[in-house]
Amino acid sequence: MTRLLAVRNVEASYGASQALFGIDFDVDEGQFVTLLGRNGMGKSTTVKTLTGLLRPTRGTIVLDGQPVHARASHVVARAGVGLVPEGRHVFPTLTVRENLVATAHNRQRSTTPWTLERVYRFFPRLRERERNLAANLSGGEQQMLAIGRALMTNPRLLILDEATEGLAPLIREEIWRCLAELKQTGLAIICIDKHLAPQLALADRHYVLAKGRVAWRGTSAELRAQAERLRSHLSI
Ligand SMILES: Nc1ncnc2c1ncn2[C@@H]1O[C@H](COP(=O)(O)OP(=O)(O)OP(=O)(O)O)[C@@H](O)[C@H]1O
Repeated sequence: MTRLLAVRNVEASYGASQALFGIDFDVDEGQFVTLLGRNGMGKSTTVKTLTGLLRPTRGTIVLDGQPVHARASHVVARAGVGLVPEGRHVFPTLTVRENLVATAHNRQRSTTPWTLERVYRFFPRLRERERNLAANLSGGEQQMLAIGRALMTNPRLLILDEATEGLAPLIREEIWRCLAELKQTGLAIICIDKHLAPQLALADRHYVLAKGRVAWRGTSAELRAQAERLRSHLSI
């Protein structure tokens, strides 16, 4: 397997308050990786460092051989990191189409790039709602739009922070189905989500964060086998 992302000894702080204390993990091409752990353990902070929103005070983040830890977020996005942020953050006063077109990028990177048409084929609901303002979409539709918008950047690595939060069970299932399909396309994915079962079905590798460090790493089979020991970390 080819290494896509290598995170080494990453430390990060908010002012004087340190949140990450030496995070280490890898994502290979096409891998589905989860960051697990209770609230406040450093998952969102890790995402911020991966996307250039927070500069690590120590350590390195290398994407496809390119150091990105000292880069601004737009440069990291151009290098191939797509983010579906916690809370969706679609542009509320733009239409669905305008939201998608606004982030279109890096089409030359792939022979089958993500285009408006491909996103609409992937999420037919977005085609139906093309001319609606994003603010008027349901939660599930906004989540599809947030994913579609990230796909329009033609990422090599897609990061989803709490993508199923606040959605009805049926809509959540639909999002998991979409993620399974995206995995099938060979896209590398980092997923942060409170629902463990669907992630056990999808993930190649899990990293459990505790107090700003990776406390445990392993496959779904290993996690299932050690669920009792990991219970306190996973709130299961
Ligand atoms: N903007 C901020 N300013 C100061 N401290 C912060 C800030 N954001 C997070 N922290 C602190 O950093 C630590 C890690 O938080 P982080 O949000 O990364 O955890 P998390 O695992 O993503 O949890 P959650 O699921 O609650 O978002 C916590 O101690 C938290 O209080």
